[in-house]
Amino acid sequence: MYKIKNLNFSIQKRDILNDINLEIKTDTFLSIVGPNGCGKSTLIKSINRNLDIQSGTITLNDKNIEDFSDKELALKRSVLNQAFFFPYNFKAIEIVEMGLYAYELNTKEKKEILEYIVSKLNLEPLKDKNYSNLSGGEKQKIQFARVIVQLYASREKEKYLFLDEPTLNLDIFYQYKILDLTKELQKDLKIGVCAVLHDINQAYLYSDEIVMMKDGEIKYFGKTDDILTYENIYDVFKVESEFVYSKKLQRNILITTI
Ligand SMILES: Nc1ncnc2c1ncn2[C@@H]1O[C@H](COP(=O)(O)OP(=O)(O)OP(=O)(O)O)[C@@H](O)[C@H]1O
Repeated sequence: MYKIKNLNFSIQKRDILNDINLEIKTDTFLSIVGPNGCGKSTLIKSINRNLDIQSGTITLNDKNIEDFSDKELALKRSVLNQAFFFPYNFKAIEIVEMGLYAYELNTKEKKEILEYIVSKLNLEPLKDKNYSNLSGGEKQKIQFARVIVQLYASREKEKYLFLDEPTLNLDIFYQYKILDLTKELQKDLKIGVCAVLHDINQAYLYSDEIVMMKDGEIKYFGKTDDILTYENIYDVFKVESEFVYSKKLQRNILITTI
């Protein structure tokens, strides 16, 4: 379990994260929602050592994350950040393969894992293209595939997947496709998922727990049904919302309007 205690982060005397306390568990889909600029990405970056935290502690199974080697962490958690820059000319499938850098796999094992993800995400038409020529959504699929193979190949018992806006640039079919695969891995491999999502209906559909952030603070944290209330959504986003039951889909949908 990740435990984040009294985490603070500021830039030029401006508080970006303010006394964050949070637990991220295995076999749980946790979504972080909140308005633009409230600190969601900064939180994901802090947990994953992409930023130097100024005060507070972050531990994984009671060991400070600063005390893990890069390789140890790579086996335990995989991270999809919002921006990725790959300066050289690589084929799309070679970018996916980079997710396997921490492992010593033979050719057959590597081939099996890559075939698994190519088939799961229908990457066949993309895999041999030059990555830098891909569209925004196509790049997102490839990056998602990279972080998934990193986790899929790991034999660690406890693993975590951090996703910062995984649905960015994706068409609606692929938004659900990648969230479905994430949920499937969470259940099958008992992975702990921590995802920043902007679509709160998607957060409602997939999450076991929700963190609602506002102005660098966690305003609400708990089980999805307890947190996604009209009052909380209005407080944080200033939009109206309602759960509507769809007879056809046989489930509630969370609709929002201004
Ligand atoms: N390097 C930096 N220098 C100055 N300000 C920064 C820096 N990085 C982040 N910030 C500020 O910190 C705040 C939080 O940024 P962050 O990217 O964490 O927000 P977010 O909740 O992920 O937003 P979004 O939903 O728009 O992606 C923003 O106001 C941003 O401008």
